Amino acid sequence: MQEIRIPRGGVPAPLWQVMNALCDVAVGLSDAVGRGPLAGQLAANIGHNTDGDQQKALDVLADDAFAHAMQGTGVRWYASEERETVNEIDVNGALALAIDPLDGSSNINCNVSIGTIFSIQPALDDGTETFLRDGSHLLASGYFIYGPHTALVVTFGDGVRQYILDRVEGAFVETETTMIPPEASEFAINASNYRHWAKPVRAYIDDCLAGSEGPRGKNFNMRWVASLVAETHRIMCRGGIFLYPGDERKGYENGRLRLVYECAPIAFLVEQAGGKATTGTARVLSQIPTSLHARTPMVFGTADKVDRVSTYHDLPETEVSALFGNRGLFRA
Ligand SMILES: O=P(O)(O)OC[C@H]1O[C@](O)(COP(=O)(O)O)[C@@H](O)[C@@H]1O
Ligand SMILES: [Mg+2]
Ligand SMILES: [Mg+2]
Repeated sequence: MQEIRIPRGGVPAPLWQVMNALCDVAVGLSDAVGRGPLAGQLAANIGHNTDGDQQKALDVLADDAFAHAMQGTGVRWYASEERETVNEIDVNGALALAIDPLDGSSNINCNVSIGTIFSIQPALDDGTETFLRDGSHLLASGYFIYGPHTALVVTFGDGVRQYILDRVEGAFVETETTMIPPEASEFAINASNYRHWAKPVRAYIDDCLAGSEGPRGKNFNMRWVASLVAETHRIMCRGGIFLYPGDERKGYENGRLRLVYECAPIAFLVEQAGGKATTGTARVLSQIPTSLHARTPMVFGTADKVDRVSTYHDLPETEVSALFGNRGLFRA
């Protein structure tokens, strides 16, 4: 019998068991992450997943724990970053779980926040087909962040709820509702890829970097944690924008992030928090994955900032090629 890790109130009844099981595993992961090297070789490289990413011991441990915990929760299909194909957990289950069991694994060994991203939707008879649908089918999505405190941020389609893990009680306690602040001046992008980006992305970032002397007429700050969960949590708390665009590197035509178990869950959450999430030009939740591990460019955060990125994609070639000093259309 599993312990009660999350209050039933506020969680839709058909989802409570799966949410409780997710929280149960998250409590264990939070413990292990908190103990760091004392918990064993969590950051040890143990191979590669089917997407070619380096797998750490904690990636696999988390994946096994979540898959196991789904038994008896109403979940039929389990799709994970760490598994090539969809697994059937319970033929009678009505739900499907997509999960990035451990996000930000490159940060495990340096004590930087990492997390788990998930979404829940109704199960179809075919496992793969279930996940190859647009985001309108999602019943819930969210993330756990294993940071200085462990938090769960989740939507059931009616706004966003936040819970903090009380380590003494071993249970998640609901705190204030989170909405993305409308005003912010931080952007997050892996700037080491600047030379590979398309012109509209370069132009957008050039104008942020130009600060008060550029067309934006104000200064910005930059962040890059290399943990999608940590970037999302910061944006939930204090706004801003995150970009992982496609670029010219081989294999990065659609960026780095995976649509099914990273981008769609975050997009659902961000929209429910009053923000926006696009591919740069189109809504992420309208994208239909072409395969389980398909990638998509991703831009999300404060709504008007995300809208601004898409206007850069509409600018004529002469404007995006121009130095910021000449980019007349955006001068205030
Ligand atoms: O290597 P980069 O370009 O910094 O990419 C970092 C991105 O990759 C990810 O780590 C991918 O997630 P995984 O750790 O689950 O593979 C994101 O969390 C993060 O936003
Ligand atoms: Mg990830
Ligand atoms: Mg991962």
